[in-house]
Amino acid sequence: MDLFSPSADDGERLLERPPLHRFARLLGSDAADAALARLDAELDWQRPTLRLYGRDHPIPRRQVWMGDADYRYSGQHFAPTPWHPVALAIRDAAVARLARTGIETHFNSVLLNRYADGDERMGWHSDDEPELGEAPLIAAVSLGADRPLRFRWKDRRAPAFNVDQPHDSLLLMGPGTQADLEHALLPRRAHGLRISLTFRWVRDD
Ligand SMILES: O=C(O)CCC(=O)C(=O)O
Ligand SMILES: [Fe+2]
Repeated sequence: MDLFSPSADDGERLLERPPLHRFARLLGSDAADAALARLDAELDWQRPTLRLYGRDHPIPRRQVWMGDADYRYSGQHFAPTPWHPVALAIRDAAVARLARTGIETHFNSVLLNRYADGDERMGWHSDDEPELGEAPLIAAVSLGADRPLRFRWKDRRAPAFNVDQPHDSLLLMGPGTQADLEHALLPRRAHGLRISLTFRWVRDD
């Protein structure tokens, strides 16, 4: 069976190849509001510093690494925070929603990003670290302010484009997305709190 064959709950196919799909109403609006409030209040949000060209730069957002697998960041090893029940419930909802579309997924880790306002952001990157494997599949769940994720092709074969990420939506970045494209969360004027959860499978060997 084609991994991405359409079905009744196929979400919105934004791109065929590599596959980019968006699903609305993952949790339902009350549950999504409650999840945003709890993650905001209950996690130990960190602002790590990155060393670039000999200078220290605090990242322009806060984040938490969570899950079962150690991860590397800026050349260092970190142990993740154990699963928070809300993050686990969101993971299970995402896996179930994708399964209904015929997409089997497994996630042992999540990077949670917290953007306090429109100034907070994430620069251009691909999630292509070797421990994510050859063709990683990443599920990104958005809570709070709707901020677009901007994509650009590495070989500039086509123009860059935005993907809106409404409250309580799920964006599936399928195999090839990290190889062919970069993405960024650019600064925006006048925007409230947003938390994203990017679920991954991290090899831990
Ligand atoms: O917050 C977002 O929508 C982007 C997050 C992201 O790109 C990441 O966690 O790697
Ligand atoms: Fe990313």
